Amino acid sequence: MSSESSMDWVETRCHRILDANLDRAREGLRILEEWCRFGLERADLSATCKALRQEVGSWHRPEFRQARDTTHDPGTSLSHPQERQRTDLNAVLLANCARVQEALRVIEEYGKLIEGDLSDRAKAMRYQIYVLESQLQSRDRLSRLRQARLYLVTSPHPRLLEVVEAALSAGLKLVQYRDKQQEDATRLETACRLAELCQRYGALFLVNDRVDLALACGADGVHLGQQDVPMDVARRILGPDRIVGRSTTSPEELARANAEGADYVGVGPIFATPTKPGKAAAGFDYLGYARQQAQQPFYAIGGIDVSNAAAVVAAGADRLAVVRAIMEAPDPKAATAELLQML
Ligand SMILES: Cc1ncc(COP(=O)(O)OP(=O)(O)O)c(N)n1
Ligand SMILES: Cc1ncsc1CCOP(=O)(O)O
Ligand SMILES: [Mg+2]
Repeated sequence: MSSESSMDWVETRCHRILDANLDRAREGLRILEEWCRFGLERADLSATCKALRQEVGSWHRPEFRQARDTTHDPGTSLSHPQERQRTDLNAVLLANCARVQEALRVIEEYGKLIEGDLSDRAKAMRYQIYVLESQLQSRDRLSRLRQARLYLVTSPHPRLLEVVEAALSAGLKLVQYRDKQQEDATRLETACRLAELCQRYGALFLVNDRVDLALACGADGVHLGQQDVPMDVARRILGPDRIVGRSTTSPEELARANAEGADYVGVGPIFATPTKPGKAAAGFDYLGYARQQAQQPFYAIGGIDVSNAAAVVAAGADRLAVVRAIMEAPDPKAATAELLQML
């Protein structure tokens, strides 16, 4: 092969790579766009995807298409088993963000050999996709939060993961890891294992009190009480896309949580409870007030179990948070199923 024809050969191969990856990026963007448009009904996000998709389209050159050789492409028949197994919406969104990012990275690298400007534009767009991904994750977390009617707050338990898994297998979608006693190293290890478990079941996972542990284990958010770090500090640490919940016991605390923009609030204790000794019950009066005034989803908490859940619902709660009702139930899966059914 002469040196010139060898250069042509490399160039044609690069064109082929660019052709495939420009198509891949556009396809991924179209998939994200459809969810923004028809799922989230977010005209702004949908317009962002469309503009990105059209920009990628404008990078495509006739010589890239001419280099296409599908019949000899050994990759067309390969498909990873995971591609056939995207079990939930979030998996589809994450997979397609990753697909676009990967394609842009390939365009960035091979584009350097063909045209520096193409490479720079692909790089800039890759950062825009990270922002889009984080916006989609945030929307996804909030919509999953809205769907979660039952909230398990854990207590220390010798078979903690087993109990939580039993509850998840009954359909639980929201878990908070609460342990005031353990050393940090153990707490972090447990938090990481719970985070992984919840992710496997498509459930949201939050950490009680500790923003640092929430960040370290990749939790979906944190639950803050009145004595914990201020909400804006938690948001600064965790970023805008994580869930931050706040405990409230009175109209004043609820007003503050509203003003701070809490993603959800705990309302209670509805009944006095040994899980929170020394904390007076806020009762049904405050529950009724929260029903009128809360600007976000609220979870009634404190002394709630299958025997009184119906009364709490009748008093205005449509979401419940429990500790002992599941953690100390003889059959946590059955208890979870029963509570879920009442909601
Ligand atoms: C859902 C939910 N609501 C309230 C609380 C209580 O939080 P806090 O007042 O910070 O008390 P501790 O749980 O830290 O003892 C909660 N954890 N979850
Ligand atoms: C953490 C917390 N915050 C208000 S009440 C409560 C504990 C609820 O525990 P239980 O469901 O066992 O009564
Ligand atoms: Mg707390």
